[in-house]
Amino acid sequence: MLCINHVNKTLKDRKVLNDICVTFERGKIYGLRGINGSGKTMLMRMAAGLIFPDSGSVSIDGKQLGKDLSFPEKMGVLIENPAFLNAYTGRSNLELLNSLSEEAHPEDVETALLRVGLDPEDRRKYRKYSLGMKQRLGIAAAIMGQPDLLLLDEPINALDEEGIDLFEQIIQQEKDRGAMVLITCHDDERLRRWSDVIVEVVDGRIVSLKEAVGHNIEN
Ligand SMILES: Nc1ncnc2c1ncn2[C@@H]1O[C@H](COP(=O)(O)OP(=O)(O)OP(=O)(O)O)[C@@H](O)[C@H]1O
Repeated sequence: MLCINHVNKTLKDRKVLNDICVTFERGKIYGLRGINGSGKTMLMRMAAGLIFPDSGSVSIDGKQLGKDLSFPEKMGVLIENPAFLNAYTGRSNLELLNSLSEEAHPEDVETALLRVGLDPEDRRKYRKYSLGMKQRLGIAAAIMGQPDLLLLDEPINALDEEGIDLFEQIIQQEKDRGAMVLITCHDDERLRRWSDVIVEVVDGRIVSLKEAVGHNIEN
């Protein structure tokens, strides 16, 4: 369980997160809604331990980030442009990332690539990847190694319909496995369909948190 407790953050005199209090539970998909600049990415960055609160705290299963935990374990993250190495293939990029994990299994790389529809035998370097292929690789990196918490900021950007279908299957599988999935997406209809709970963000505040009505990916 990921708990954000009275978190405030000011950047360059602008309050980008304002008394955020929310708990994200495993086995649920949360959709973050809000206009451009409302603070969705900041909230994700805070949850991922990429920025730290001025006040308040973020904790995972009762352990406070920056105090009891230096970084979130078992968290998969896709926020903005993932840093992959241009001169490596998609597969070798994932192998490198996987080698940093203590619980890594070599087969996780191939499984993640296949789940997003990338060919594990593709010898093209990352710099030759199309935008959609780069996005697929970013999703593969996030889901590799069965994370408990999955943070996906604008995950379907640049994806074609087949990529979006695969993505929908992935988030449903991750949820069914018991992961918490937090997503932003500017396609409101899709976000509502995917989500169990819609979290509305306005000016750095959470203004509502509602069970999504009639959501169902199979429909
Ligand atoms: N590095 C930064 N320094 C200062 N302010 C920033 C920085 N990055 C973002 N902000 C500000 O923080 C606020 C929240 O931005 P954020 O990226 O979280 O919005 P968002 O809801 O994700 O928007 P979008 O829908 O466009 O992705 C905005 O006012 C933005 O200008």
